[in-house]
Amino acid sequence: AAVAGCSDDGSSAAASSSPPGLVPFHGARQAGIITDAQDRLAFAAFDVSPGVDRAALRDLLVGWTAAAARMAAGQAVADDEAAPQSPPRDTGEAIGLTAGNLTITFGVGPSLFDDRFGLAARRPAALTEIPAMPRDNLDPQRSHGDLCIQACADDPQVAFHAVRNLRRLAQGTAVLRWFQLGFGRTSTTSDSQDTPRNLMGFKDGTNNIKREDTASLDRFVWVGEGGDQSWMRGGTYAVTRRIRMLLEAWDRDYLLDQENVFGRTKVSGAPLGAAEEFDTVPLTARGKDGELVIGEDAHIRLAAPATNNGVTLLRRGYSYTDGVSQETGQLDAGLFFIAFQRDPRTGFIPVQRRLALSDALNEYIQHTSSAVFAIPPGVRDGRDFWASGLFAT
Ligand SMILES: C=CC1=C(C)c2cc3[nH]c(cc4nc(cc5[nH]c(cc1n2)c(C)c5CCC(=O)O)C(CCC(=O)O)=C4C)c(C)c3C=C
Ligand SMILES: [Fe+2]
Repeated sequence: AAVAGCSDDGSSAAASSSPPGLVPFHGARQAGIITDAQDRLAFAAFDVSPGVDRAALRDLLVGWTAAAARMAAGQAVADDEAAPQSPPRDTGEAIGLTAGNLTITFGVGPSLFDDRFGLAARRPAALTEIPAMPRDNLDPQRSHGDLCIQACADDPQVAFHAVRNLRRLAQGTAVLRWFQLGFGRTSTTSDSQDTPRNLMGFKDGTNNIKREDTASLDRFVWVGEGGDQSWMRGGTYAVTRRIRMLLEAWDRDYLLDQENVFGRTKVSGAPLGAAEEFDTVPLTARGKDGELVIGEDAHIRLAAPATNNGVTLLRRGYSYTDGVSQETGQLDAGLFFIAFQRDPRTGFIPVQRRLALSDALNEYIQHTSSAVFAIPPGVRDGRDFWASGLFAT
């Protein structure tokens, strides 16, 4: 199999010299953050098992990193032909498939910094649990976690294979806490990508930060020199929210109201009061009746940087469906929201607090899970491993 090249940020297979379908694994930043959003997601949170010590945790991360580098390069976790009397070390379902732009992104949750591993002094101030928000209906078993793996690929089997094999390697060291599949990107992370639609039928990702906008990435996404923990410099923080859409109710709502909920036109994606998708959002425009064209409670008003002290987030979420809710008989489907930011205390938390209080979208959604993870900088080369800086003496 081909070997992935190196890039500074793992941003785009197309933008680097790596072969088509391969996103470089090694680099200054982890891939899967500003990488062109792939079509599929497999996201897993793990808890480290009772009794596991710091050395065993470190060994897990060394083994995980080596396996992830191989899978991102389109290789099996191990060559199994050498040991026919042992269980295969690669589960096999990706044999013959291309890497499909697979990226595997690793993070650590706040709970890793309790008294189990002697890491308390290394917890960044920015890595705090997301406080309870109005209207939250969170399932604790689908929330939080010591470690996370985000696998994104254009082939669902490739993304699933990556998480499954890392889980297998964690046997005896860490257990799966929750697992979420996503089937359609709901964001755009580069100017070269078309804006996709979410399950409510609206273009999603229009005003996202794009990888070409390096100034905004440095300002809002990457942890810089000012971070309190040197091991996190060049990293970022991920907030995940499983947001169920009440699609049966949404599908009964009339078009004009749907458009007022977001503040955008459904088909074109243009802001209300503007003509084209990427036109400036006219937040102060008023109609002939003197009313704001984009209402006080419209989602894009309440989420806009202009109404959030200039702050914004890099969104990289996916649509999900988990069948039918046994409680209501209605679709369990929505948005698995993922946002990267340099500090959730100034990023997700204040923005979500505003949305939770007065967003018109609230009538049609429910947040059912929440997690936050520190996403360390990239793995430099074959001798380095995920979060190595955390263990440096
Ligand atoms: C806390 C942050 C956000 C949550 C949670 C959130 C949920 C959510 N969003 C949509 C659909 C759309 N969001 C759009 C824009 C948008 N959303 C956020 C933040 C959160 N969204 C931001 C920062 C922005 C950009 C605002 C701006 O600068 O204009 C849009 C419009 C298109 C776009 O710009 O992407 C849509 C559509 C859903 C369905 C949802 C929860 C289910
Ligand atoms: Fe949004």
